Amino acid sequence: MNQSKEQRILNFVLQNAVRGDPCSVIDAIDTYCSQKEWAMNVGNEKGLILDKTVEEINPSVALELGTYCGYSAVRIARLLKAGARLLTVEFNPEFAAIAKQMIEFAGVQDKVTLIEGPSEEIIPQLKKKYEVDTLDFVFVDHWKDRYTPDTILLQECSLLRKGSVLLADNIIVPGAPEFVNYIRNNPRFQCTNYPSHLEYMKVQDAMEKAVFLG
Ligand SMILES: Nc1ncnc2c1ncn2CCOCCNC(=O)c1cc(-c2ccc(F)cc2)cc(O)c1O
Ligand SMILES: [Mg+2]
Repeated sequence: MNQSKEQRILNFVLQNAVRGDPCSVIDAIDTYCSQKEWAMNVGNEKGLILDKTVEEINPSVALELGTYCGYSAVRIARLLKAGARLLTVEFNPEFAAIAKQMIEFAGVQDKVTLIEGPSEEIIPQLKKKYEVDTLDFVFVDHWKDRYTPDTILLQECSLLRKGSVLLADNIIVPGAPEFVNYIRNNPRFQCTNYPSHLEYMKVQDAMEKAVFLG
């Protein structure tokens, strides 16, 4: 049975990155996906916006929606302080299996909890099953039509507190127009747009930061 693209990405990392070195894993994925096969990792240009946001917040508890191969989970986890943790949610079992191996190879598995399932099912479990009080940071990078309902669900589940920060990928491509309309017209959020480019392409994209005002 021939390999998936995600398996080829993982194999390239296993052969070209350094076990326990998250930066070498990030670089290897970016090298493969810019030179061999495009893939929907946040990439290095938008990844730097993600890095700056994470460093600014220095979250104790972070959530990622849409793990894919684990590129942004490794990116986020490498910046977390001792004792801080990232919960990352992936719907697709094949992607989750790749991401698990990627996270372990990078050596950040002690900071990352990979949860397999649809976000709408997992979010309501975070308090009781995953011992979350509130979330300091949420990276939103899953199905674009889930951005709005899941942002509403996070509020309904009392998972956001004054100052919680959401960072959403793909505001232009594939686009999340309903989310942009919702979040920018919602007085409970303070929004900032970060123009950038689609990963590994010269196509315009952007990220949106939304601070929950409580
Ligand atoms: N409800 C859920 N709960 C948990 N996990 C979930 C879930 N729903 C889905 N998942 C799994 C994650 O889904 C992947 C979502 N991401 C994208 O679709 C994406 C696509 C492009 C792209 C594609 C083609 C182009 F031509 C141009 C751009 C770029 C990106 O940066 C992307 O992020
Ligand atoms: Mg994305």
